[in-house]
Amino acid sequence: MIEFRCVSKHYSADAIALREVNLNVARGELVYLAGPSGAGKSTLLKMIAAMERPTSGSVLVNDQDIGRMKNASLPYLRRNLGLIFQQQRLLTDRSILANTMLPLLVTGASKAEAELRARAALEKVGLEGRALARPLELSGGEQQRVAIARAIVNRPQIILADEPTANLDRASADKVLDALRAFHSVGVTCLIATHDELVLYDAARQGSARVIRLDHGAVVGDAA
Ligand SMILES: Nc1ncnc2c1ncn2[C@@H]1O[C@H](COP(=O)(O)OP(=O)(O)OP(=O)(O)O)[C@@H](O)[C@H]1O
Repeated sequence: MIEFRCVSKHYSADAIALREVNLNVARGELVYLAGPSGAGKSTLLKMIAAMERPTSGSVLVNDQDIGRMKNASLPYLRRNLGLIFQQQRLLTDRSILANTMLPLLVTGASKAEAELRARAALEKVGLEGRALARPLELSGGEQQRVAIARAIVNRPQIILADEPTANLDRASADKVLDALRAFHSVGVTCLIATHDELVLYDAARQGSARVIRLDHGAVVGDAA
């Protein structure tokens, strides 16, 4: 479903984020991307969403070479993706229901349908009771679960999450990860970049996920 063929990304001569990465992720896999700060985790995720393009090599999503896709085609690609990135902040002057409805309204759903589906998405992340709250009335972990609801409301095939548990306490982090794992359990392909060694330790112990380790832009470990 996702394939990297000898992908390198050079932001500049001395900012090399990925070095000849080869990777295959099958439909329905749960993959954690691990590695120190600057290892290239965010860059790898951004390439799957064509937010960055490879300097060399190819990135294929559903057999389409997205590095060479025209900008006009990107919205169609992204419709299949649920993105949970730090940059995509919630709108603080709107309710969490409105925030969750937004991706549906911009893709042409009626208001009634958007509300129905947004409420269902909020229920899946355990926030149905907070639909009318504003983001800043929620804890960091709850806000992150709103971000997940907003990312999945379009029923994406693939979820890309960049450090979804950053700055959360253990209990909140576990709830966020449980929400993500619930989507994996219904067949959604999930890639999660994380520094959280406890998450990686748990994944390894339960044998429930694949952990790909990056260092200085290269894959240095890949274990199911
Ligand atoms: N837009 C950019 N312009 C220039 N260099 C960049 C850019 N984005 C990332 N880099 C560099 O590319 C390398 C990989 O960065 P990336 O953010 O992908 O790593 P990361 O593993 O996600 O790190 P972190 O865990 O700190 O988020 C780093 O050396 C970084 O400084």
